Amino acid sequence: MSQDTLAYEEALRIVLAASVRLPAEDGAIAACLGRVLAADVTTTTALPPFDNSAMDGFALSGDANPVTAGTELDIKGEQAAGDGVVRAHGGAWEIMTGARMPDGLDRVIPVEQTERLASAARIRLLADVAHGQNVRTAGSDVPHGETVLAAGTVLAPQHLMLLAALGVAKVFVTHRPRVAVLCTGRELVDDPAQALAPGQIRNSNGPFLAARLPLAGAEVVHIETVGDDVSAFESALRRALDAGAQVIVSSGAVSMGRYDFVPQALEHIGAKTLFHKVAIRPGKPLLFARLPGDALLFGLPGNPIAVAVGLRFFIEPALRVMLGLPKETPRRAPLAATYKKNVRLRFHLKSRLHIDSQGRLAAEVLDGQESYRIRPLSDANAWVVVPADVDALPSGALVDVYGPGHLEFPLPHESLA
Ligand SMILES: Nc1nc2c(c(=O)[nH]1)N[C@H]1C(S)=C(S)[C@@H](COP(=O)(O)OP(=O)(O)OC[C@H]3O[C@@H](n4cnc5c(N)ncnc54)[C@H](O)[C@@H]3O)O[C@H]1N2
Ligand code: MOO
Repeated sequence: MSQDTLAYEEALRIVLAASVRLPAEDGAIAACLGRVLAADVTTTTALPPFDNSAMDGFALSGDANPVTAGTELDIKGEQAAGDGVVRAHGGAWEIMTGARMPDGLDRVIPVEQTERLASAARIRLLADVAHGQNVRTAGSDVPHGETVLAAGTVLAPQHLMLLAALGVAKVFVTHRPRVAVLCTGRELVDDPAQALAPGQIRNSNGPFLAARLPLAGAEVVHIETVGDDVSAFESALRRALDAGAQVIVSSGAVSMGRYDFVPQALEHIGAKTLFHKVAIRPGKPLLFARLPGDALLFGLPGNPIAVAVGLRFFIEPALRVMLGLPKETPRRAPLAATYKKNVRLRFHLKSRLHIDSQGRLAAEVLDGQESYRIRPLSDANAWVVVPADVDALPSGALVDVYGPGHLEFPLPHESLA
């Protein structure tokens, strides 16, 4: 490894040290899907809020436990979901699922375990019914005063269901990191309707980053494509900062070519480059800098898979710090086949986690690992990481597996074999 090429772990340490946890704000729960809780949520209400029936049937009470089959009772009233407080004095009350239990009654018999007697206002029980049977008691799901969600929870639909049920209108959530995306290269065409001139290609890194960053908890505040000159890039940087970007992600122009101007532009605006080149594949020419004013810049190499790896293994860990999330722990899975590499770099491999015919999980490293090959990324559902100092792994060896994004665990595909 050349002297100026950092080991991944050292580069990541620099990124994490430069990343600062963001403050928190109140958010309306309808707008909080995917946001990270900055404080525990403790309830001031209970769930269910009142004793209610789990069945359509008849509510009753009894000194005997159980009230036995064959007992006959007069029907004294009816209670539907939404009806308020009523007081019952014995007998049976026709009750609907979810209806508040009449005060004084303590059990429910389902309608199909009863028989209407000829008078129609009287029933006979066809089964025993014990104290508390088919009654959902107040607080049995969530007791009053309980902590229901812990700080650090990434709010998913099931959490919003719970918060809605509890009547929580707002939660305290960490700010979303504000990120700008700048794609460089005069070969790039943004408009899919525009025909390509010879030498041109379509911009695929921009749409990828714009789609992946929000899934990683960030807010994309600016996105722009620029040609191959320093001054256009510097102006784009200014527009990104004016839009409030705390993190700028650029793609392209960080390698050895004549038009690889990002390092030069950074020097010109007085940015501090914290590292340039990491012992990884793909994405080795990755650059990390702090701009005047403290925004962070990740200069990702332009090859599409170098962009995906830079986002997944450098930017997402930084976003986790900003969001107040702990360091990610990889999952471990057995390799589906032997793997060999002959370069002492840390490899990030487009992979598929799948379930074999015996139901066992296996990680398959896909063909086509070159950093220009987009198609295998589209087939992948996971990243397998092989450390720099490992040259060969037998089939079945446990490897580190990461989901497509830090908030997503790969869902294994069914067997390919
Ligand atoms: N002499 C050397 N050449 C290269 C080296 C090296 O060490 N010595 N490293 C190679 C590696 S590894 C990578 S990765 C690339 C990185 O190059 P740049 O960051 O300067 O990126 P570009 O040259 O601008 O682009 C590389 C490649 O990616 C395509 N590209 C760029 N932007 C987009 C986009 N938004 N959407 C789709 N494709 C994009 C671009 O057309 C190039 O094909 O350098 C190697 N060379
Ligand atoms: O680092 Mo580059 O992405 O290997 O081609």
